[in-house]
Amino acid sequence: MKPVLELVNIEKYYGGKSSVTKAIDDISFSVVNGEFIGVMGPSGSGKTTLLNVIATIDQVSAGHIYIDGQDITEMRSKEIAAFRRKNLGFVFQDFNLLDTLTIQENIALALTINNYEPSLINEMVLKIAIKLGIDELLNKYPYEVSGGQKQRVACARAVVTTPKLILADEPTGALDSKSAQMLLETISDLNKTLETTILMVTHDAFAASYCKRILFIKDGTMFTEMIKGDQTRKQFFNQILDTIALLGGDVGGVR
Ligand SMILES: Nc1ncnc2c1ncn2[C@@H]1O[C@H](COP(=O)(O)OP(=O)(O)OP(=O)(O)O)[C@@H](O)[C@H]1O
Repeated sequence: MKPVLELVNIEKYYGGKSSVTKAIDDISFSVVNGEFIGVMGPSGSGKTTLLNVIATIDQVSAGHIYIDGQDITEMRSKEIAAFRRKNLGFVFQDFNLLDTLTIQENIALALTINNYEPSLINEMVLKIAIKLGIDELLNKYPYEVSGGQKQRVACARAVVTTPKLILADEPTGALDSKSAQMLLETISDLNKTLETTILMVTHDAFAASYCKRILFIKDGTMFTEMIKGDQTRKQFFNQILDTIALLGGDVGGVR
């Protein structure tokens, strides 16, 4: 199967001649369509850097990143903005919803920017809102809904354009455990029913246990890879905890 995302020998350095930090040191991996992949690692291991270079927010120092076969490391900044809008969806810890727009308008934002027909926008937004159980909230504003509901709105906004790849950065970080579980079930369901490809960075073994595969990074390099396979979520969770212990136990956020 053709990979949706392919990283080839990625390196990323920060700083100048006198002090260089190697945040990513030769990482390669592929993600195929419909995967739900987690990235874990201790603080400072390079997770955010990795997500940022895939998200086209930051540039690699060496190596290539292909999204749906296109090399994003070779694109000009103008091309990148359009590419990002068309192919990537984002779910961040702090939701990034606009307070002056209704929930409907927040979900519709990318469609509006891409000049979709208003009637088609309404139809697409309603469809995904029903799927995520937030259709009753469409006329409310972000400050009128709960944290868990906001995060489901953020998910709806990320998937409404049917992006090739969804990037999630600690999506459960700001949620209580019940809302976190609901969100993870939502994300997992989107992955299964819409075959959305998701890459999620998380500190949390519980969140990671919803993934089908997890990459552990340490000091900017690939430490190990774990595949859920036929294990139950609980078994996978225990396996993740064992790997965290092997890594020195400082991945954190363990429930
Ligand atoms: N803008 C920057 N300038 C210089 N060094 C940086 C910069 N951003 C990150 N680093 C360094 O790169 C390394 C990887 O950082 P990164 O933020 O990717 O780690 P992380 O795994 O996301 O950590 P955390 O879990 O604490 O968020 C660290 O040593 C960090 O100090």
